[in-house]
Formats: sequence, C-alpha cells, structure tokens
Amino acid sequence: MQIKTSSTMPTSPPPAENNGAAAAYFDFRAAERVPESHVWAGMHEKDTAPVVAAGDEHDDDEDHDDDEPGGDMRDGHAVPVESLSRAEEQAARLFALPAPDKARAARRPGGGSTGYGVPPYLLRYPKRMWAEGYTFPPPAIRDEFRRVWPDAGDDYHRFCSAMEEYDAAMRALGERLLAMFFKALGLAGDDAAGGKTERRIRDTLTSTIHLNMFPRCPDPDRAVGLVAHTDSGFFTFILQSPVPGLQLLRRRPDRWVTVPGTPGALIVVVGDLFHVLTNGRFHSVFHRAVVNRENDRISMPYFLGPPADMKVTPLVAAGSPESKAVYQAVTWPEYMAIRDKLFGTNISALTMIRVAKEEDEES
Ligand SMILES: O=C(O)CCC(=O)C(=O)O
Ligand SMILES: [Fe+2]
Repeated sequence: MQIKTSSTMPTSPPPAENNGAAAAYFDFRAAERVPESHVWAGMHEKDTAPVVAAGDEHDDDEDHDDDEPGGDMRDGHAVPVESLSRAEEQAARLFALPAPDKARAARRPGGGSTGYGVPPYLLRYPKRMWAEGYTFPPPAIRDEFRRVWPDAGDDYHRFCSAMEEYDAAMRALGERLLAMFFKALGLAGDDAAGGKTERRIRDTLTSTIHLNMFPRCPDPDRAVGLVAHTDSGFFTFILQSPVPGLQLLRRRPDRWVTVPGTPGALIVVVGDLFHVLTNGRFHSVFHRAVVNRENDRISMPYFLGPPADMKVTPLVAAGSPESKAVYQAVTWPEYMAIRDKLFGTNISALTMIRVAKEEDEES
C-alpha cells in the first residue's frame, strides 16, 4: 500500500523561552489528568481535519501522479523479524526501568541531542509532549547505555546487542532502499551521472536512533505525543507496532491520516534533505505522533542522512523535465540553522533554499 503525502506546513505554536528545568520528565504513570504544562488545547482541532483510516486512502487522483510518495509502507522489507522484535523488547525493558536509572543517561549540556530527556528543539515549544525518549548515534550505544547499566551486566549486554543488530538491519535496508530510489529516479547504474553520487551517499550515510515511549494518556485529545514536523535528513524508518499513533499529513484537503498498527511493517518517511537531493521529486512529509487512553506505544525511528560536511546538491537526471536545480546545495548543519531561525513561523525551510519554482508548486 502507499500513502501519498506532501509538504504543507501545518500551523505551529509560538516559540517559548528555552527552559532547562522543563527538560525533566513528568511522571506520566502517576498522571490522572493532563497537567497545564502538557495541554495542547486547540492543536488537534486546528491541525486535524477528520482523521481518515489509511485503508481508505489508496485512490488519489487529485494528487500528482509523477511525484513520489513522501510516506510509504513497506512490509516486504526482508528485515529479520527477530531483529526487530528483540530491539522492541529491549526498548520496552529500558523504559520500564525506574526513573532514576533512566535519568542517569540524561542529555549532557552541549552534548547535542544524545541521551535521555526532552530534546533541545522540543524545549522551544511552550508545552511539553506526552512522551519520553532517548536519542543516540549507533556507534555510541555501548558508551551511552553504560550510564544506565554501570555494572555492564547481562541486561546491558542484551540491550546493546539488540540495538546493534537493529542498527545493522536498518542500515542494510537503508542502503537497499537508496539503490531502489536512485533506480526509480533514473539515476542508477555505473554509467549514469548519479552512479558515483549514489555510491558516495551510500558509503557515508550517517544514522541516529530515537527510542520513544508514548505513555497511555488520560485525556489524549488534549495531549500530543510528538508535534507535527518533517524529518530533516534523507529518510527515516518507523517500525509499526499493534498500537497505532503515527499520523501523516495528506493534502487537498489537509487531513491527518493514521497509519494502522501493523506489526512488522516499516514506514519510510522522506526527509527534507532527500527532497533537496531529488530536486523535489520526492516530497518530505509532515508527520506527528498522537497518544491514546488504553496503551503505551513505543517507537524506534531510525534516521539516515548525510555526514555533516556533505553538501547536498539536487540531482538533475539527464533528459528529465526538471533541467535545473530547484534548491540550493546545503549541508545538514546549514539546513538546520535555517530551520532553527524559522521556528515558530509557518515558513518552510525548503522554501528558503528554493532557487526556482517547482513544476508542481501549489499556486
Ligand atoms: O513515533 C513515531 O511514530 C514518530 C516519531 C518521529 O516522527 C520522530 O521521532 O521524528
Ligand atoms: Fe519524525
């Protein structure tokens, strides 16, 4: 199945002052109601046109047939299910640890996003998400989680091995998907101009894992698991569990589509830098996570992107209708700096680096 999406910017709330003290997680387990600090009043109403079951979504005549989908469910992904379920099981064990154990791996000042706690960019919102989480680059797994399990016993080793196995599986999938995408774009093969670029991108792909826990919520309509955003890198894999919660934004009319809880299915979310790389032929997709009253939900998004020093330059296929690059070449940090400046506005960072009109641009 395919879910077509594109890159409208939904409304976002005004920025808040960064408040370090707010970085600590609230005790979700004990909550009998959603406290003011976590209430996103009006957010769902304003952003959510009726939520449509994804199964009703396949026919899509009003969309652009020649665009590639921004979000795509692939359940024939050939990733060993044991690798996925072992990682999920270990993530669940991690989140079930007592709060002080989890907090030992807290994000360090100046340490970027790595660690446990509210990521710096989420602290800029006036309200907190109904979620807790870890962020780490796979090479840091053993160091990071030694903080949670200082004795480096069996629990530590089981966790690290499961995450390393997950990393290897997702990375291999990322490399395969990259090859498929290049083929779909007519850029594959040794002779094509894209062949060299493909190899360079594949050989330098960087990755980050998020482990998100969205606890069940006494008033899910007034809380948000993760606010609407696009991922900024190339693409992200989000494994689906039986508990739904991921929503993708679909256009015309704008509405949030709930991805069904299909265990073992992987959603591929296209990020902004892949939008740039493909010169707008693949659209980055707005998505968010909602919470529910009955069940906790764990997600383990796996992000793939370029190294920090790589200029991402739009690939223009010979003989394709887009004969000119639509976007300026940017590195990931340059792009993030633009996104950062635009926080709290409804201006998309992609618009800021656009140098020519996209063929399919909405008028
Ligand atoms: O948990 C999900 O389904 C979405 C997570 C996500 O979009 C993210 O961490 O960037
Ligand atoms: Fe995301």
